[in-house]
Amino acid sequence: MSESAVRIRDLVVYRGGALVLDGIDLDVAPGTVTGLVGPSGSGKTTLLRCVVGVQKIKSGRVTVLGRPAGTAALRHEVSYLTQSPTVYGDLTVEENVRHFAALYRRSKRDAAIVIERVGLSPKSRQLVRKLSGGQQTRANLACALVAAPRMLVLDEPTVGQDPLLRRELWTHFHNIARAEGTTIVVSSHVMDEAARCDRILLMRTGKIIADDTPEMIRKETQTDDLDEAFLRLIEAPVAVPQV
Ligand SMILES: Nc1ncnc2c1ncn2[C@@H]1O[C@H](COP(=O)(O)OP(=O)(O)OP(=O)(O)O)[C@@H](O)[C@H]1O
Repeated sequence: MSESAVRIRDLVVYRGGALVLDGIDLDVAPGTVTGLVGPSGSGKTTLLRCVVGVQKIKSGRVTVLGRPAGTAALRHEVSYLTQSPTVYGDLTVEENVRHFAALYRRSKRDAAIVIERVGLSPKSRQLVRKLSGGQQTRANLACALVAAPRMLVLDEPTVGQDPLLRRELWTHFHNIARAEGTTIVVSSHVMDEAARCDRILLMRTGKIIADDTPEMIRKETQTDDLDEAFLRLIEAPVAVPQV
């Protein structure tokens, strides 16, 4: 078996004095698309932050592409799309993406390709601050994609996007996973997106309570409706250890 792209062991994180990740163990295979779902506040963003190496952890180990998460050597290998855009509002879409392209030694042509991919070619020369929220998210995504990293960590990348564009973006995520071996870990609140993942991790109060393919999650919860499947899993009683 090939080495895991992400390997997490007994990860514990506190934020603001509260336990937010409660002993997470996880292996993610290279070239796969893994979806992170769960109620608001269940710890999805915190887990993504740990993978990127920007989260202070209490204990445990997070290894990404064979190195400790956050090490300098990973800076060019891992792209992180946060929920709030990090693009420069006073630069155009094209200037922003070219800036990131230059940082990662990619060409202007690479920049143009990803701008097209996220459907922003018609807005390429527009200042980012004059774009809609959904368009700004796409500009941000273009900056993450242009790096052509080995690992993409995406926190709700399709918020505010229309269904057609969401479908195109998801097709693109799968294409780069398959063709380039990019490992993608993506959080989402949208169930039809979760259904497109190779594997789903369902979080509840800092723990992974389900970890399977969408098909198996449907089968085990005896419903074809993934929304309903997650509700059943989330509302299931928490097992209390026998003493
Ligand atoms: N900057 C912070 N300081 C203190 N606590 C925080 C901070 N950010 C998040 N938390 C807490 O950590 C917990 C997990 O938050 P996290 O953002 O990981 O959840 P999430 O599952 O990504 O939620 P959402 O779906 O709403 O984005 C929450 O209880 C939240 O209140």
